[in-house]
Amino acid sequence: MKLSNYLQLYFIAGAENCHNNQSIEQVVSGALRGGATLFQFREKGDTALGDQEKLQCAMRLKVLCRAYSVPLIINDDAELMVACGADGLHIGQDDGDIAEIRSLIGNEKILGVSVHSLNEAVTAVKAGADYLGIGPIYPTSSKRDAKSVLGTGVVEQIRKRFTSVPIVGVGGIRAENAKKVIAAGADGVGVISAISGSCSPYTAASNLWKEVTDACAAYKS
Ligand SMILES: Cc1ncc(COP(=O)(O)OP(=O)(O)O)c(N)n1
Ligand SMILES: Cc1ncsc1CCOP(=O)(O)O
Ligand SMILES: [Mg+2]
Repeated sequence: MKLSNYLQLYFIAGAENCHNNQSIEQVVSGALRGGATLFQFREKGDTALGDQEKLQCAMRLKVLCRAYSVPLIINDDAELMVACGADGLHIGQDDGDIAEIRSLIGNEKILGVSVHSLNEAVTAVKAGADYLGIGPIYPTSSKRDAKSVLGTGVVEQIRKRFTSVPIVGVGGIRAENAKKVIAAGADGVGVISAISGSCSPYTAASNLWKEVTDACAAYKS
């Protein structure tokens, strides 16, 4: 499958995003069953696991993802990505030099880069990004240091400049607004709380999956 297809329903989570007495494994398992096409392990915040526990957790999540043929992406931590044998890494503008990180991880691994403007997108693509994460598109409470809300205009701008670079919109996306993000030119949506905050991650992911696949059928050739 093409990377742009894997971006359709991109679930992002760590232990801090799990509620209702559900473990990260239960939440991810529900999301995968409901149709998540890519998973990013983003272990952050005051309750973040230590290095050893984080590695063990990543290995368990990798087994889950493999069972659904869904690639596993690790947020920020190239060492963890290598140690757990994940499929790729996601980095932001403050996570290091993109070209250096690309050469460190090699061309076999997927490299995603967060961007907030056309300029950042041009730099990221030149430096070797495989896909771009654009956001926050809408207000979010899942990222404390999120930049200001972009709306879908930046997605349109970047899509116009790069007709085939895989793009995912992220931040405040739910079943109700996912279609607009795809209509603007994204290949998919990245979500945390719309799935992890639900008492049924399975149902939440299924609803999102339906919206996203309908939108892809309507807006993408
Ligand atoms: C798919 C996707 N897009 C954007 C981000 C945000 O990355 P970053 O700006 O590095 O912030 P943190 O997630 O590290 O807090 C992402 N993780 N995934
Ligand atoms: C990781 C990330 N990057 C930009 S906004 C965001 C958080 C998205 O979380 P939610 O889907 O709960 O708004
Ligand atoms: Mg980061």
